[in-house]
Amino acid sequence: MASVSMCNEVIQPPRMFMRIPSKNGVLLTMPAFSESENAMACKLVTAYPRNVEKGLSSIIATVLLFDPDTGKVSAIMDGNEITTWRTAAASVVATKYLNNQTKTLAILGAGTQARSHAEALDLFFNFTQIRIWNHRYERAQKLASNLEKEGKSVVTCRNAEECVQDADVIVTATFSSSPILKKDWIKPGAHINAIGAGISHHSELEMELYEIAVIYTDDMSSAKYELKGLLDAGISIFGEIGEVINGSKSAECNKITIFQSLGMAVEDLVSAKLIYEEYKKMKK
Ligand SMILES: NC(=O)C1=CN([C@@H]2O[C@H](COP(=O)(O)OP(=O)(O)OC[C@H]3O[C@@H](n4cnc5c(N)ncnc54)[C@H](O)[C@@H]3O)[C@@H](O)[C@H]2O)C=CC1
Ligand SMILES: O=C(O)C1=NCCCC1
Repeated sequence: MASVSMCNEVIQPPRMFMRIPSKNGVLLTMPAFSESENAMACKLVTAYPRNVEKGLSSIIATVLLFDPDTGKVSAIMDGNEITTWRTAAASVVATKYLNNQTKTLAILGAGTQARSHAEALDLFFNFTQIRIWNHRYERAQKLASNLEKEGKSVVTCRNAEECVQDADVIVTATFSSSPILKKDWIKPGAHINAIGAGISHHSELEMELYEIAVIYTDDMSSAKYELKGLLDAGISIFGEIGEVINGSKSAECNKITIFQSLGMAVEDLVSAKLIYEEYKKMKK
């Protein structure tokens, strides 16, 4: 890989994408090391959108946790739940910093990430209404009925425009390889968490939306590769969410903001370490 993201604290090289066109699948290798946590891990994750037809998850992940002092593997753990929740947690943080109105949440998609985003965002912001649209309407209905069982106020929408109209916070979490979210539908000041990685990480939103929004991401060094299509089209990324948190970049809350989530290995690393520590406590 051409560059390594390395501050004092974390080593996180750009992840490796191996695309397998004949299988419509991809394998990602995601290593990270943290000095302060004294922790090292590598997540291996596949994305096979057609797995749903076989009753399997489309995202399947395994995390290897290492003893950083010896390089010996200390644990091999399922990475699906880690991926599911750490991605939603990152969106909660982005939403906390980039949005000041949290009445209506609109979710495009009804799979694993749609569910974890509905749960995690609602836990933190307690939305008045959650709206769900999915290209297969019955899946939106299924997710809505599961969320309603938890006492949430959920509405399903027949089209994406109706779903996002006047929404304060929008999540896109699909495998769509063409835009499902358009500039003209979004109200001023809305915040969008763009999660899906169909053909590319930026395929769910139309280019005109990127042109007018203020764009944040999780890791600029990965963005150089993974958002190349956007950068080549002359779109600039304003900064990392971490820079908003540490005060070196402003939160442009009055404009339309996009958190372009890529997913970071360090998120998997700290999650895996926490789980391993809890496991060791239980074993005592
Ligand atoms: N940014 C990040 O860190 C992460 C991103 N992802 C991405 O998030 C997206 C969703 O992942 P999961 O919820 O785990 O998958 P899932 O398979 O559980 O859900 C996918 C959703 O997309 C819908 N969908 C599939 N094809 C579509 C199409 N052509 N047009 C519109 N909708 C379509 C499905 O009906 C379903 O609602 C994927 O693109 C995945 O790669 C997943 C994990 C982490
Ligand atoms: O960060 C991750 O984990 C993923 N990102 C892109 C799609 C597959 C999983």
